Amino acid sequence: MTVSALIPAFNEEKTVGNVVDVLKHCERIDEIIVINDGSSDNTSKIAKSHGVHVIDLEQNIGKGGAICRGLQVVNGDIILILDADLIGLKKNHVNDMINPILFENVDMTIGIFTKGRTATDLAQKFAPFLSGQRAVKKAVLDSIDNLEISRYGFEIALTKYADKQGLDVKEVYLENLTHIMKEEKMGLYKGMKARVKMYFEIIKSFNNL
Ligand SMILES: O=c1ccn([C@@H]2O[C@H](COP(=O)(O)OP(=O)(O)O)[C@@H](O)[C@H]2O)c(=O)[nH]1
Ligand SMILES: O=C(O)[C@@H](COP(=O)(O)O)O[C@H]1O[C@H](CO)[C@@H](O)[C@H](O)[C@H]1O
Repeated sequence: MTVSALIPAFNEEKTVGNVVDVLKHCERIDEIIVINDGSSDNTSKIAKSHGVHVIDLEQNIGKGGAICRGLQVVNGDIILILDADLIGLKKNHVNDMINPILFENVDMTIGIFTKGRTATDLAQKFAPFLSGQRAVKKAVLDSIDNLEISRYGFEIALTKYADKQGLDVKEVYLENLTHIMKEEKMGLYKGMKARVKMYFEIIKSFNNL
């Protein structure tokens, strides 16, 4: 089975290069695609300078839509989805996420931050189903409707589908890994506004299933 990594990225110029570099050194990753979701910063330029395939979307369509654009061109049987704003990503995190699918026939893994930063660890301890770090069989993604309009509801759609279908899902702990929170990226006011919007998208996705 081959593995493709998809990295949706909206204004992530500070971190996308490092995420891509770690993936480039992972033997089991066959393909890396960054989907630049209408960024206004140098996300695309930086990802390209790190030598990976970049899909440039002219307009921002949201995380779920960006991932679906990547899925249209992807070659792998297993899709690893990682956020572009991860801090502390290591090869072992990547292997820990994909090995259960490669060797234990698990359908999906969910990566949970632990022993990283208290704020981001806690968020994932209480809501692991929101985590954006996933490895999943491509066939599973192909079976879910409306992912392209899910925006931040992508993970909920995936988790609910897996639940309904009784798929084999494994949570994997990712030590010393964290991400940049919205309030840190955008400032307190804009970050909180973006967070509220995200929660609405999550609730919408939850209700649609
Ligand atoms: O419209 C969007 C919003 C987010 N993202 C990407 O989706 C991932 C998760 O988003 P974010 O970091 O905002 O989520 P948070 O972890 O803050 O909830 C990141 O790689 C973003 O760049 C995207 O591609 N399009
Ligand atoms: O963990 C969470 O509560 C949210 C918000 O994270 P932050 O408060 O910005 O660290 O982040 C996740 O949720 C989104 C929706 O499921 C995902 O798209 C993100 O990738 C994920 O980090």
